Amino acid sequence: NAFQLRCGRHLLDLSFPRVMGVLNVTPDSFSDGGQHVALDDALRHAERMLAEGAAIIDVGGESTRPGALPVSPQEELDRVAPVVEALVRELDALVSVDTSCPAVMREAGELGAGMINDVRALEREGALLAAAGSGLPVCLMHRQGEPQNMQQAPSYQQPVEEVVADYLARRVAACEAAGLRRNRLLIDPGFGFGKSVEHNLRLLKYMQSLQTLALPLLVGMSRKSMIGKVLGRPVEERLPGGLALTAMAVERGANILRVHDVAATVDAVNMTWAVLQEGGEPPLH
Ligand SMILES: Nc1nc2[nH]c(S[C@@H](C(=O)O)c3ccccc3)nc2c(=O)[nH]1
Repeated sequence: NAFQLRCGRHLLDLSFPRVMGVLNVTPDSFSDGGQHVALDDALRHAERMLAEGAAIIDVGGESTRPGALPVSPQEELDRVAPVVEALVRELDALVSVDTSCPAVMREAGELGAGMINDVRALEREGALLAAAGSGLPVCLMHRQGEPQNMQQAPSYQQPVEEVVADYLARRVAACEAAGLRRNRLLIDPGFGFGKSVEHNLRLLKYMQSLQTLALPLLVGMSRKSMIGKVLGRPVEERLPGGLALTAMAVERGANILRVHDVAATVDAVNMTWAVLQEGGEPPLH
């Protein structure tokens, strides 16, 4: 698929898989005096991920923790804005902002971010219009329930891949109706969000079914509990399992892999791509 995404001043060529590096901005580190140390650490971490081959830096993600209490828009802005500005100014990075908050989405474009990554698929009041107004591409992710309850008893009638595809198709239609064109949309099955381990495994096994939507596919399985529960590994020992999932996701059409371990993932993507292309120059370096 020859997807090309206009991400602010960056053009993202998706003719081969890209790696998105996860940069967690812990809330407390930017409000108290520790601002500069933590910001400097974040910059260095992002710089390393870019050097290792990440095409995108995803900022946020903390506010999506299951059981997480909602943060105020101002608090989320205070946490995210300094990092996005610094990443753009210092590293000219393609920054994806992980947010469900309309105010943050509006600001994201102004801060120089290149993409909005919404784990709530723009369902929040005002999010659709804010995202449309930002001019940025938006990743729509499937999630069942809210963080406070999504892992209690996830249940799906039809096979989960049909539920996910139907939901994402409806969200895409809602975006188009609001003037957010398809060429600015990405979809994501939302591994781990309101899904049992079996749901997650089945979703990856049949993930190629999402290609019927003909949209760039972003997947995030890095260090997630689906690896922990199958292999019995703690979060810091989930890289081998994650690389196996990366290879399978690339084989099933994933365009963007959202991961914590960029260098290792770049090798897994390049190796998988070499097989699928029957050789040729590895695309990522
Ligand atoms: N598009 C997209 N955005 C994402 N943000 C996240 S946060 C997640 C994590 O484990 O990173 C997480 C879950 C629970 C607590 C902390 C962090 N996961 C995805 C994903 O799978 N897709």
